[in-house]
Amino acid sequence: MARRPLPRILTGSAFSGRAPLARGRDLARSAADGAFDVLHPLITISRGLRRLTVAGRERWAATPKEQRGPLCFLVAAGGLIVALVPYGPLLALIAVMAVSAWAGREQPPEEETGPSEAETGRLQALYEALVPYLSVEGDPSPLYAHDGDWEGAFTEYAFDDDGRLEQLRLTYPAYFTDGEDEARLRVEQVLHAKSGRGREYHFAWDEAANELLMTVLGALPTDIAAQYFVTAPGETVLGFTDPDSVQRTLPVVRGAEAGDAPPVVWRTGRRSTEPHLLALGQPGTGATTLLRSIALQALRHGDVLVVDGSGTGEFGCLTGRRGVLAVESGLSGTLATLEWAAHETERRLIAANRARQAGAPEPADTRRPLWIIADRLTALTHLAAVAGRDDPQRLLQVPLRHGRAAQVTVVVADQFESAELLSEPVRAHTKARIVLGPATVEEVRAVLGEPPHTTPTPQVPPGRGYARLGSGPVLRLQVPATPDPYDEATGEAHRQAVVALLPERTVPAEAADVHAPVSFTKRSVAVDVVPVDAQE
Ligand SMILES: Nc1ncnc2c1ncn2[C@@H]1O[C@H](COP(=O)(O)OP(=O)(O)OP(=O)(O)O)[C@@H](O)[C@H]1O
Repeated sequence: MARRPLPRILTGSAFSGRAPLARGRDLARSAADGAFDVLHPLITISRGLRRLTVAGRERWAATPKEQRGPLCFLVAAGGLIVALVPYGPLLALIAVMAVSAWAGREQPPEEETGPSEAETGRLQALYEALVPYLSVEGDPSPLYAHDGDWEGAFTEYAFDDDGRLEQLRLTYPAYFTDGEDEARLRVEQVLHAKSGRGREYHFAWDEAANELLMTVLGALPTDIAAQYFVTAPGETVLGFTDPDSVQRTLPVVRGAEAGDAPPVVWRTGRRSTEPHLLALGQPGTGATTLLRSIALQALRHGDVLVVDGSGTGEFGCLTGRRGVLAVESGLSGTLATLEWAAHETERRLIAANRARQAGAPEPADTRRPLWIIADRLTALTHLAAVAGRDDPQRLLQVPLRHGRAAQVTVVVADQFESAELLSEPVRAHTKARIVLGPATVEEVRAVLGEPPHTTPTPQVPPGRGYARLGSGPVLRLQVPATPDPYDEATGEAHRQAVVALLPERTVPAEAADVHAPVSFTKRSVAVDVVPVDAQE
């Protein structure tokens, strides 16, 4: 007999054995979801309240005992004010709820970060390379060991998009001689070599914490051209440096845009501790450009004498301009000019001395800054030696020794290979120093008295170098582009920038001659020649 099928309703899933269970679970889940939605704000607020309480407790624990009384008083006063203000308690409650809701909001879980396999390999290789320099035999628990773990030594690191190390903070054992330049230099060289050459690195040694922070430095701006820098009298902008190295910025025009840049400012005059400057570098690295930039700034408040030992006429644009006393390139003219400058320095000292003794203010002509700007003076020293004439550097002695009190500033620029021809007074009295162009650590140290805290790179743009004022830090430097406006290779924008800074002509252009002192001749007639020794 054929079996009759059961009615459909009795065979449906609703009446199968598991159906009530599943439905019950669904109901429970949707009830829980509903309850969570309803209670969510409450949960958030209570979580926020808990966080605020914990933060409050920590704050209280961190507050010094003597400050707890005033803090209690402040809180009580606040509570009283809230209680007295109309609707105060209600508003306070709403505020507490709002703050708790904000503090209790769910924060997205922090993304898992860590070095990739390649980056870990690099860090491990760096660690291994440092082992010989940062460990000693007999250390029972060396921080740096050949089978050691870099994670214990490198506390911070960052890689750029190309997987190259950008920043590294490492700790080193307390016995490492971090006070010795040689020891530091060895570690810096290893880090430089292993992190990728061709980039410039900055090393900050924290001797107190036994930590070294290595950072990759960006290029200094090369698009700042000669322009009017907003500085006080007695201040000269040598160039621009890293923002972290100086505390000041100057408004500058970069290309077509206005902005701010951190300058290296050199102070000259009576209160200066480094009243004279020496710049050294390889040929073609921008020494003449630096001197031109200094001369243009000096002419705003003073008079300038230029000695162009290379004789290439690169200061021709200054000839015949107001304040330019002479632009000399021949030996005879230079000797005459520097002799006058020495006498002028003496005259100023004597005049100022007499005025002081008479209780009168110093005459104005002793206070006007006088600048002696000498490019490649050693070339003339060599010529003088060959011709059996006086060394022009000897005549710089008086301005160098007494220039500070007489408002006379000497700026000398030369090349590394002629550096041994520089006289002792020039070396001794030029405390502001600049190195231009590619230079080894030893060369930088020889000129500045301290190695740079950055790794010099073999390729640098013209005008790039290091500056050190007295015993200050060694700063990276980029001199503003100040080319010779009469040079055909000079771009129009730069030419116009320099021409705009030139003082007006005092001599018609065709009459101006590089070899003829201009107002210097007039002044020299009036000079009262009394040797410095006569004052004493
Ligand atoms: N700060 C700078 N910005 C841009 N270009 C520069 C800068 N300094 C120098 N230059 C360029 O580099 C070249 C050489 O500059 P400069 O003549 O000043 O160097 P130098 O060291 O005096 O060379 P030399 O020993 O041959 O006289 C020039 O073409 C100049 O325009």
